[in-house]
Parts: sequence; C-alpha cells; structure tokens
Amino acid sequence: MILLIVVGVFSAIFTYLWRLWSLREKRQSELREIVARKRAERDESVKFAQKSAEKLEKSKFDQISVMSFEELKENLQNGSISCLEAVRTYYQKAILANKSTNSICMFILESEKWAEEWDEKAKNQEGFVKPPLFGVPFSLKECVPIKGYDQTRGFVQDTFRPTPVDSVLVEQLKLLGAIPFCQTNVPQSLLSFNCSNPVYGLTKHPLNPERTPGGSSGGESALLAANGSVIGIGGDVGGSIRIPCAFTGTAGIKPSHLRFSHRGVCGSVPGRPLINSNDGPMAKDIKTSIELLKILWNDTWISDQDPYVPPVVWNEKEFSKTSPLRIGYYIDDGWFTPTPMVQRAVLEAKEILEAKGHILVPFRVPNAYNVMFMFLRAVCVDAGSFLSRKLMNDIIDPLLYTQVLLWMIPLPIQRLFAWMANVFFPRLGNIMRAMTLNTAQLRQTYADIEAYRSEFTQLMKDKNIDALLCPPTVTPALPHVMASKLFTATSYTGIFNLLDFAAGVVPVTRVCKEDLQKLEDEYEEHDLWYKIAKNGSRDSLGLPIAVQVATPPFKEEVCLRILRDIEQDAKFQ
Ligand SMILES: CCCCCC/C=C\CCCCCCCC(=O)NCCO
Repeated sequence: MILLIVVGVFSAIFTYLWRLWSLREKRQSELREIVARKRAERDESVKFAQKSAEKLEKSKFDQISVMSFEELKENLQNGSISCLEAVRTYYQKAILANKSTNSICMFILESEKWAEEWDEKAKNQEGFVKPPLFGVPFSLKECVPIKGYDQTRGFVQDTFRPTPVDSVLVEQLKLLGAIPFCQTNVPQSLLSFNCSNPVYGLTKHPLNPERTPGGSSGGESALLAANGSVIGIGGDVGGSIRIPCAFTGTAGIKPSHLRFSHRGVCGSVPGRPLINSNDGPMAKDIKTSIELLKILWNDTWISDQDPYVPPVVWNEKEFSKTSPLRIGYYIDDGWFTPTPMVQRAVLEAKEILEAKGHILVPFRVPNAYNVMFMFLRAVCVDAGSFLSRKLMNDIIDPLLYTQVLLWMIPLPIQRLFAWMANVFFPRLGNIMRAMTLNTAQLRQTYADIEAYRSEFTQLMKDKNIDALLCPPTVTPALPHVMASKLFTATSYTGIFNLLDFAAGVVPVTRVCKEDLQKLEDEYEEHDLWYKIAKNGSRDSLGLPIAVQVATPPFKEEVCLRILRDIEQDAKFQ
C-alpha cells in the first residue's frame, strides 16, 4: 500500500514536471522561430541599406566619410552635400562597422525617403529655412522609441510589436532635420553592461572581438568607435551610456532625468521611481554632444510637448564661464577599488584640470557600502520578479545567467547566503541582502535614498564643491562573460543615477605596460570580484580608459564644461 502511494506521488510529480518541461520546450521552439523571422527581417534591412549605399559615387563617400559632426552639419547647410548623400555614406560606414561588431539591430528603412524629402524641400520649397540638424544621420539605441520599429530590449517576446509613436526626443530630432538611420544593440533586459541578447546576438568591441563594448548602450558605443555613426542616442539607468563610452574610447553624457521627456520610453523595469534613467548623446568626442545639446535645449520645445519636463534651456553663461571651479575628486569609492589604469586616468585628468586653473580637492563618498545596496534594491524594485517573469517566458541570453541565477534564488535563501557570505565575502553578503522582502523595506529604502541625496548635496555645499571627478568603472573593457559577473562595478555610475546628477565621460588615456605591471604587482585579489577584475584587465594593452565628471541636477553645462576642458588637453588618440 505504502509502495503504491510512493509510486503514485512520484509519478504525479514526474508527470507535472514533464508537462512543464514540454510546455517550455514548445514555447522555446516558437521563440526560436520568431528569432529566425526577425533576423531575416534584419538581413533584408541591411540589404536595403547596401543597395542604397551602392548608388553613391565613391568620391562623394570619400569626401563625406571623413567629416566630423560639425563639418557634416556645415556642408549640409551650405548645400555642398545632400541629405541623401550623407545618409548613404552612413549606410555604408555602418555596414562596414557592423561586420566586425554586430552592433546594428535594424536599418530604419524610411531614412532614405526622409533624406529625399528634405533635399526636395531645400530645392523646391520657397522660403525654406534649413533646420539646424538638416540631414545629419543619427543612430538610436534599440530601446529609444521610434515609430514603426520594435523596442525589444533583447526580449524575443517583444519582437514584431512596433511602437505606434516616436518618443519626444526622436520627434524633436526629426523636426530639427536629423535622420535616424539605424537602431543599435543592447543586452537582454538592459540591466547589464555587456551587450548580447537572443534576438540580435552578441555585439563585439571594435578593438578586440573577445571583449564587450559595454552596455546597455553597447551597440551604440561599438558602432561609434568603429566609425559607423557620427552621433547617437543612448540611455542610462546605472551607467549604460558611461560604461560603453569608457570601454570603447567614446564620450557621452547622461543628463539629470528631468532634462528630457520620458513619455512612452520603455525602461528596463517600468514603474521605478527614484533610480532615474535618461537618454543622452554619445559620440566620438564630447564636443559633438555639446553641439547637439545646445540645439536640443535651445528653447522650451521639450517642455511644451511634455509638461513634466521643467522649461530649462541651455545655459550658455554657465558653460562659457572661465572662472575656476572647485572639483572634488576620488580614485576609490570605498566599495570597489579600481585597477591601476583607471586610477592613473583620474590622476591625469586632475592634472589637466589643475593646469587649467581649477581647484581639485579630495572627496570621500559617504557610506559607499550602503549606496550599492540602495541602488540595487531600488533599481530592481520588486526583487527582480518583473524581470524574472519576462525572462522565464523568453530565451535567456547565456551572458545574463549570473544575474538570473541570483534573481531566481528564493529570498529567504538569499538572506541565508548573505548571512554565511558575511564571514568570508562581506561585499557579496551586502548584495545578497539587497532584494526587498516587502513593501515596508522598499519604502524605507526610498526614504534612505532621499535622505542620502540631501546628505550628499549638503556635503558638496559645505565643501563648496561644484563638481566631482572620478572613475566611470573599475576596469578597461572586459571579456564578454566577465561583465555580468562584475555588475557591482556599477557603483561608480549607479551612484549618480541614485543622486539624479548629470554625469558624463571622456577618454583620457590607453592601458600601458606600466599599468599592467602594477596590476600584477599591486592590485588586490582578496575576493572573487577583485579576482575577476584583475583577470579581466590582463592583456588589455592599448584599450581606452576614461574618467567621469558629475554635477548636481540641472548643472549639465558645468559638467560639459569640465569634460570639454579634459578632452582638450588629454593625450588620447
Ligand atoms: C541578489 C542580487 C541580485 C542582483 C542582480 C543584479 C541586478 C541588476 C544589476 C544592475 C546593473 C545595472 C546596470 C545598469 C545598466 C543601465 O544603465 N541600463 C540602462 C537601462 O535603460
């Protein structure tokens, strides 16, 4: 009798699990078929761009392809090149860049027609005044809403669901004459700083295919670094503009979140207050982003469309001041000591700024351990359950396994691990306590973040500090698989989302032999994360290293002024 009951229970469990497994297999095969259709659509879009590009004369391509953003704008304004020629040049350049990086999700098919329409207006419309971005080709991170195109964020389940309207930023860019011509790749979920997903695949670093160009705006950084675009729009909730720029030697800024509209923007976790994401420009240099932001913030157009955006326009007076600034700097945030190359870059940028007359003072990040804890709790909001549900209904990208595994561990077991980890790996213990158990804990964390914002800004006021100079992350560009294992290196960028500061990066140097020697001799490896950071930084000779500058909300112009000052004198080639 007992035997019969035992056999009965086991076969019921087995049947249940088998049913679950076969349902999942069925779904996975449906998803694989969707991926095949999407990839075929992408191939068609590449073919379209290739065919269009072939219609451009080689001499025109040679002339346009070396123009900077400023030169491109000028030549389009004075009519020496047409919008169609500019767009076709960038189709060609992007196709070339895409071959080595796999950075493009889709070419925007309408871009050819938009270019022709602008050319037609310029030629035949009486009294037509060219808008300031007339004919300039733009790339867009895949999650930036553009009408008629998917914003999958790397989820197969979100393919073939084209967005019905442009985001406010895309609408503004188009009105100003810009031509969005392609969408660039992201990591699945956007909450990662590598760049791979089951829909569009793995994006590679232009200088080393074994390494990641960063994430989540990694398609954008790879395309820019490989000369496939002259300017693009990324998005950042914990470093997704700044880390890809730092890894690839490009430059960009995440403004404080109310300087752009968020209408219709699908983030990684919808319904997340306090840890604010924002779109921002990315380019080969910060000068280009400055030129763009001057145009976008020239008037109150954005707040006229979206009343939730305060009518703050470009503050030229603040930007063009020549008086010295007081800048706090740190090379270590107290949570994750950066590798020697990253520390050296900050010290070099400090020297550049001092030579320009700025006053640099040491700064200590208050309560750094708690910052990472608050950031992770508030960035995931519901302990990862929104993302886990989405991932369970999808093909999970292998590069996301570490994070998924952590999210999947039941919360009481996470807490048990935290208690055990405290003994031998206290930083992991801190992280394993970060997912919220209930809304009371979450509310308390929100209150703590608000208190931290007050404490931090008061500290800056007391010390009379205008801005901060610090590392953007702890390593040079990492091997693909290591980035998701080192998600806690986002402490350097995440803090400025938590504070809702403006924060940008510029490259200042490249990894040299002395850095690598110091890495071997001096860099610690007393826990797993340090070991990964050390391993991942080996063999990185020549990779770019950047610094980060941050300023309180609505002080983007000060942040950009400092980034420009660094860029002007940094010996980065
Ligand atoms: C038990 C702990 C589980 C923690 C799982 C880790 C979850 C998140 C890691 C956060 C990494 C932040 C990367 C931010 C990338 C970014 O800025 N994305 C932009 C989205 O628009």
